[in-house]
Amino acid sequence: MNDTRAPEELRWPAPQAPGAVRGRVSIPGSKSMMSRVLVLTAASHGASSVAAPLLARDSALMVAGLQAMGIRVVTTDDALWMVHPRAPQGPAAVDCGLAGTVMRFLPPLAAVAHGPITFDGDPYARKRPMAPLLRALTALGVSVDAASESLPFTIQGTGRISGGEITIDASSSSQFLSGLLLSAPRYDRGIVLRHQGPPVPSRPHVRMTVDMLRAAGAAVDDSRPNVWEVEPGQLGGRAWHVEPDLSNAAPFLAAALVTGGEVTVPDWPATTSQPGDLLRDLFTQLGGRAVLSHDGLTITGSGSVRGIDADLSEAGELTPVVAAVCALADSPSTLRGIGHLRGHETDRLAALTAELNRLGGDVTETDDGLRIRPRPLHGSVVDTYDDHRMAQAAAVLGLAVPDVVLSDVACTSKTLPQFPQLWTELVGARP
Ligand SMILES: O=C(O)C1=C[C@@H](OP(=O)(O)O)[C@@H](O)[C@H](O)C1
Ligand SMILES: C=C(OP(=O)(O)O)C(=O)O
Repeated sequence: MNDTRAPEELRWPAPQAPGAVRGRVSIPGSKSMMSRVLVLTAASHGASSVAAPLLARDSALMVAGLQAMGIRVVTTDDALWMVHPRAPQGPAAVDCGLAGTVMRFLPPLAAVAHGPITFDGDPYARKRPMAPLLRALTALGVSVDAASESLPFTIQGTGRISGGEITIDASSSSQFLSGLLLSAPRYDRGIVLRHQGPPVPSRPHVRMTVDMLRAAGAAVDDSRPNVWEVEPGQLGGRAWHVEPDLSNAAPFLAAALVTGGEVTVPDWPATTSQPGDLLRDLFTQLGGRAVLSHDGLTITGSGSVRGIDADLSEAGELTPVVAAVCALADSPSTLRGIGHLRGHETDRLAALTAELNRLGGDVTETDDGLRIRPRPLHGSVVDTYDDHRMAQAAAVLGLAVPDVVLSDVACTSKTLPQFPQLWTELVGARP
């Protein structure tokens, strides 16, 4: 992001918990649902409404990208957005920021536009994996101009693509699958999308894509392992309601865990495809108690945290906060199945290792994850790498470790601009 303030001005001292953290925090809308809603409504044939929309950098970038392609998105009412679809059109320029969903979900839609659509993003966005998607679009007959197989690139759409059968390796990001599936109803023959390679991470996110496509009226067959089939057809407009972002609930619930307190997140859905729902199980394994009721999800900490051995491949985005909790546990932890985090907002395995060790921790990177051996930690400036979840992880550490200062907290605006305010309100200031 383009913040011109000096590094010292961006710093944010993380509040230390004055005692057990207790309270309720309402979490705004899910980034993942929001991104899908916007792409599906843009690809529909009638107007749609979006209740409880996420107001954050990633959703603003998605809206701006769609608007650049000629789709009308009315955002004047913060509680209810309207999307009026139109056939996407170039020429247009799309700024992806650092948003994986924008850079992976919009090019497959741009493929059915008339005219060139250029994609670029933040400097680090150019390092995030794109090759499987760009190769897939090329194999589907789309003209893609790219100097390397990453941002920036231009899709030269001719107004339609035939679609059909395609095989990709989605082991570096599930978003390649989701992106192609979301726009596939617009392809003349739909899509038969096969994954071949090491396991696809973030499977709940692919299920979310399938569930939401079906909710929008698409015919999707996901009955064969690693094959997804979407029939061509018109999606109707409809009323959407965005669930709270359960992954963004992680630091708040973790506050209960690491301070022996109790935190409730209201409106936790009874059933959901969000991977953040796995927090109930993870935080129980870590020594907390999880109760899901009509009141929401309540996590109660016992005062001590147990280390875990966990495969986080289904919910890699929870890793930074879970790693922070593990660093405060009373026994070692191993987090596995998350090699693909090297392609997230930053190389999260390297970043977590460097920052936890900077605080005095003992963390090593493995091929596919982290080994965390808790040690007494001390304060320091923690680099947040423009990564909202690194900032959340550092805030959790700051509850228990004096003098933790985030290099920047504004990066939380990617998915939760209210983070600093909600955090301070929940945990209270240092006494
Ligand atoms: O489809 C989505 O909304 C997402 C999928 C996941 O991506 P990866 O499969 O690249 O981990 C996840 O980490 C990201 O935060 C959101
Ligand atoms: C990996 C993440 O984001 P993105 O959608 O940019 O991939 C994330 O939010 O943890």
